[in-house]
Amino acid sequence: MASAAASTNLIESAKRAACRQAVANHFSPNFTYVGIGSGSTVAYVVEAIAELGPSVTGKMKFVPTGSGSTALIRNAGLSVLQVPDLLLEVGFHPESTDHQPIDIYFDGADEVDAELNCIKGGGACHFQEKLVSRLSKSFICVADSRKKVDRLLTNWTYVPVEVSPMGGEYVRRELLRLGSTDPKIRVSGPTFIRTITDNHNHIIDAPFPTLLLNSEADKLDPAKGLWTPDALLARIKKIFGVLEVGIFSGLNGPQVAQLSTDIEGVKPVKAYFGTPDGKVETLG
Ligand SMILES: O=C[C@H](O)[C@H](O)[C@H](O)COP(=O)(O)O
Repeated sequence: MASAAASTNLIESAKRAACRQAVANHFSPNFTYVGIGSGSTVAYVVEAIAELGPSVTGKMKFVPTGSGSTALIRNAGLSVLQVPDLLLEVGFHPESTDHQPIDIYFDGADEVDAELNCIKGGGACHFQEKLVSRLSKSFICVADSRKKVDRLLTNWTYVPVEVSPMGGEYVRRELLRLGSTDPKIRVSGPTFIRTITDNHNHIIDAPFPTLLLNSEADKLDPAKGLWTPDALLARIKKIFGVLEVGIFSGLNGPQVAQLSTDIEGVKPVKAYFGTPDGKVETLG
């Protein structure tokens, strides 16, 4: 049996392999703005991009999805541009024709289903991640193969929900009424203090049964706990006090570009999964 350290090494190598392939296939020296997500996996995307050197990356700007992501970009010697500054720089206004100024967005996920819908927010960053995803021409997901499932909430058991601290208990009660079993306000650190997000909010981790695929909407039956990703996302978003839900479903990059109206959820166009035997599987 492999030791714990050996299996951690295998997982880290799997993540690195997925990221290297994703960068090799999708990164272009012609990019101006690149979105960088949060978490442990996307660090290997930044590593691979930084290795290309300043002659390639020097004129590019990297748009982060939170404080961790900002530090990751800076520490790699790359240039950070926060979303509000990006929108000022590109002159983003109601008449703009380019709704997606970010050329590409790389990020990890907690789970990815067969239709590329994702659970995100295990690191409490899903609000800014969804913002950057909406502003990106395409979202490329990178992960190790443990994250690849047929349906969401198979191995990962809960939906991260970002809430106003004042409204936390209210939202928790509403989630219980929707059928979530024991939604909990997330705590962290040795003293179990409530996790504070980069947006100064709290996170509720709301367990739900395994979700259907969106293509199985004919089986939707919330009273029996049968939700599609789109339906559960839309329903949780309706609860007063919720900022954002860690379900990335619905439309993806090229489809969003055709819309100028507000849309729900932005899922990846492609996912790369590193396996422990050194291979990389793709979806999309
Ligand atoms: O809030 C965190 C993000 O959604 C992460 O992208 C997600 O949790 C995956 O993180 P990791 O790559 O560390 O598994």
